[in-house]
Amino acid sequence: MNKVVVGLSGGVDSSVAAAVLHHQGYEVIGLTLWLMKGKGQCCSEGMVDAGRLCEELAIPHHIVDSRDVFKENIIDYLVSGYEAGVTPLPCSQCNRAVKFAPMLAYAQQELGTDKIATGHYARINYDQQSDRYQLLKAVDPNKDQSYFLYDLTQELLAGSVFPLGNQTKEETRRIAAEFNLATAEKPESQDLCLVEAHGNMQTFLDRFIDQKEGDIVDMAGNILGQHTGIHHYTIGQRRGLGIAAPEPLYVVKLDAVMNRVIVGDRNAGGRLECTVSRMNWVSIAEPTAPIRAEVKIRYRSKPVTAQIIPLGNSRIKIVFEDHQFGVTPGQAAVLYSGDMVLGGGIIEVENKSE
Ligand SMILES: Nc1ncnc2c1ncn2[C@@H]1O[C@H](COP(=O)(O)OP(=O)(O)OP(=O)(O)O)[C@@H](O)[C@H]1O
Repeated sequence: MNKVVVGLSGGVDSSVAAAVLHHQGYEVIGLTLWLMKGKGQCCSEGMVDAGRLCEELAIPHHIVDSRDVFKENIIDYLVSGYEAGVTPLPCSQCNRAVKFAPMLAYAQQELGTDKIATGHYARINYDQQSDRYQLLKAVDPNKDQSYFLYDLTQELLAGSVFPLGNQTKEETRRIAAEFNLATAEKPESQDLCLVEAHGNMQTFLDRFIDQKEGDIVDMAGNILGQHTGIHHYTIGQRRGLGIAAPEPLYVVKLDAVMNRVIVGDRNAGGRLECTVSRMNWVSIAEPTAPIRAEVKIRYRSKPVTAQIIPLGNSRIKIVFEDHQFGVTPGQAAVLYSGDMVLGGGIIEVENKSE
């Protein structure tokens, strides 16, 4: 019988992924990574719900204490990023370094299989012509999570299965009810797991970063107000600046060196280009000449057409067709061609010389 290790967070998606594979006749083993303290999934609550599911399905359940890996790869990464004035995206990094790579290694070394499955909404296709695994969007556009998976390697794609990639969330809930799973009615997670576990990002970061107040200035350097610490702000933010101005003001830049938040009107934040580093070409070989692609600069942003210029050293320059707002250093820029994720990387802090 084919053996598969299913990553269980205690949520409805991974529960259904496990139940469906079990129903199809796979030998399913549940694996929960214990990631942090706090309430919610990836914490004790999630472990208990995942354990209950394994009891319902009568399958083994393994728990691996991954709190140190999570701290090194995610918490430290977030804290140092926010301190430096960028807004890091932890999820893609978490998927590669904390979840998929360690889960596949555990499956291979401890459980004698080289297949893992998760409840992610995305698809994987093996393309014979290029001899590569391709990462594709899920069929449900509202749930598609391919944006967070761009950093997976060929080896990780080869070892992974996404049983939910071809169905909608509604279908997942229907299947959960059909299988009578205790997690069927569990509410959708609304936010980053860290934020769900700790209330909000500010209170979470305040535990690690000293509050260093400073000036909020306009583009000409005039002081307009005071900020409570640059890690409380993100590019494109309009609310919560505490400045009365005739025009709405947006955060345009975070200057960690001068400890300043720079604000401007909507147009001041527009960018025609940006550079991206740590590129991972997930589905295709690294291009040697410029290509066109659709680019998402945030999970919920609409893809926009752009020219992609390879710069070498896992860096690219993205030249947008129109001004983009909310281009945020630290967030991921993910490149698509239709349904296929070509690759992605981290938006760099703006450098005027490029
Ligand atoms: N702590 C964990 N241990 C093992 N696998 C996990 C863990 N957290 C998440 N996963 C896997 O990654 C998938 C996507 O996780 P994500 O945090 O995006 O949750 P989700 O989309 O709300 O899914 P779910 O409803 O299963 O929680 C999960 O479906 C699960 O397979």
